Amino acid sequence: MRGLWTTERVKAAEERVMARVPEGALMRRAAFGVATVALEVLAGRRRVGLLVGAGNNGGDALWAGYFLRRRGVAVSAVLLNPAKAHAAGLAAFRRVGGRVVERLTGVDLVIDGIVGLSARGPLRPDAAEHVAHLDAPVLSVDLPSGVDPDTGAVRGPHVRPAVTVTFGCLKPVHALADCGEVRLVDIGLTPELAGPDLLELEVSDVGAAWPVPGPTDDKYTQGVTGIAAGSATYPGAAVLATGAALLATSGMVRYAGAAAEGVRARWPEAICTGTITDAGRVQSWVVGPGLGTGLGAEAVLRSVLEVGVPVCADADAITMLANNPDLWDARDPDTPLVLTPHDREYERLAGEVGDDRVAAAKRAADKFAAVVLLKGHTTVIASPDGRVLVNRARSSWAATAGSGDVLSGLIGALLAAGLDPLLAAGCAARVHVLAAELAADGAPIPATSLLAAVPDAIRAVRPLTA
Ligand SMILES: NC(=O)C1=CN([C@@H]2O[C@H](COP(=O)(O)OP(=O)(O)OC[C@H]3O[C@@H](n4cnc5c(N)ncnc54)[C@H](OP(=O)(O)O)[C@@H]3O)[C@@H](O)[C@H]2O)[C@@H](O)CC1
Ligand SMILES: Nc1ncnc2c1ncn2[C@@H]1O[C@H](COP(=O)(O)OP(=O)(O)O)[C@@H](O)[C@H]1O
Ligand SMILES: [K+]
Repeated sequence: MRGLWTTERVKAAEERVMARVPEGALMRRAAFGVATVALEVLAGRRRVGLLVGAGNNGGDALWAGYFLRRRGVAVSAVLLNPAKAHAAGLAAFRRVGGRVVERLTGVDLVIDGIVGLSARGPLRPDAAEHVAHLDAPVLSVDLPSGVDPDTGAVRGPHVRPAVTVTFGCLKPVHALADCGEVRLVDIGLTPELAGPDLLELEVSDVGAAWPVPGPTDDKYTQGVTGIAAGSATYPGAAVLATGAALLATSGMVRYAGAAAEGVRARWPEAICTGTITDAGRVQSWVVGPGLGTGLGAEAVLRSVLEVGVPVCADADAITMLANNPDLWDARDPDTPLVLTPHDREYERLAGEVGDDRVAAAKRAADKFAAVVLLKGHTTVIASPDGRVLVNRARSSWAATAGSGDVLSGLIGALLAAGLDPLLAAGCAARVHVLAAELAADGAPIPATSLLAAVPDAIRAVRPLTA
């Protein structure tokens, strides 16, 4: 798992490290790391431009310029606020022949030292003007200027780097926004950092957690997933969610609802019944996709919540919980619940998402004592115990009708297998993203193709030896 620390925590840790190292040492270490990566990106080319802002981020850029000059690179710098440019960095840069210019032209690489951890809001007009006219790849120092360091929010002009070089530890922006390739330089911060604020699952974490049958397993021991989804008019959601649960684990899947005919026709291995009461025992329920929001659907949701097994409530189930808060009473709050809203569903449940998606997911997790998976290009998953996972897609091919139904089926199967609900949601989200990428391979796909790529996505995350 990769940890990410908020700016407040990073700044506090930096202060403690700074108190015991010579003045400027931390910045020079950071800047040396920037220069090393810049030389790699330059691959023999020799002209670098710096965009230098008013703080230490600009100081890093100037010191990186100093190290690059000493390696024979031609370096010019635009000072966005000359009076506030980092004095020691600027003096060192000038000492080795660095040039201060009005505009960057004819460079092979731009180093973005406009603003770092103290950034607020998008780029200001003067900085935005310089950035708009760049025609070389950009290396951002610490983070892309104009992007919020803690929320990843982009609300106007910002830098789009090919690579970001950050220091000490990763910050939320590195998982929540496009930073290009992210490189981490050790500046001795780790001993000063306690547990991270956010976590990102790595492929190996997902592979290690994904349930696979052992020699003593049978169809029941791996968990039976119940699917309460779809309707006679909308059988598709039921077919997709059931399929996802079937492909996620080797456990059994029971479908209960009005789309039984359609589900049976597509998935003969699913045990299909017309109603929840006839469904038999399950270890988890997925409820909501394509279910509708009428009285019948409410009764289904209430029954599912009353069973006392982990539930993944998606789509129409979320709308019903928002419209009729009495439904919450059906649930024993100790029984795990995973809610999977997209932004509009979230709004119905808990108000506006806003710029800070992590805070929004945490708010709802607290309010409902549930794991809340807030969907989107960046999916944020918050647990009521305070843990937060983030999962950023590398493409947007999953933004297609029905792909959420696949996600809820995956989560349901992992819940039935007994995974910790946060991990179940995180692993499912990761495999979902991967399945979308594998299926799309550069062209649009329907959700059925995403579903069909689930086995390949699971193969891709599992350890080769297992
Ligand atoms: N601490 C350490 O030990 C180490 C820190 N390190 C480095 O320091 C960086 C943090 O430096 P920092 O705190 O000096 O502030 P920084 O991000 O450069 O901002 C400066 C000023 O920019 C302005 N500004 C704000 N928003 C803006 C916007 N949207 N668009 C344009 N301008 C904007 C605002 O000034 P204003 O113009 O409002 O006076 C703000 O005060 C950190 O990211 C890392 O690179 C490394 O060397 C490792 C050791
Ligand atoms: N821009 C995007 N990039 C990547 N994934 C996305 C994007 N937008 C949505 N998704 C993902 O696609 C799925 C859409 O789910 P949802 O909105 O419930 O659709 P549906 O109800 O049609 O199934 C979610 O897993 C979500 O995270
Ligand atoms: K920057």
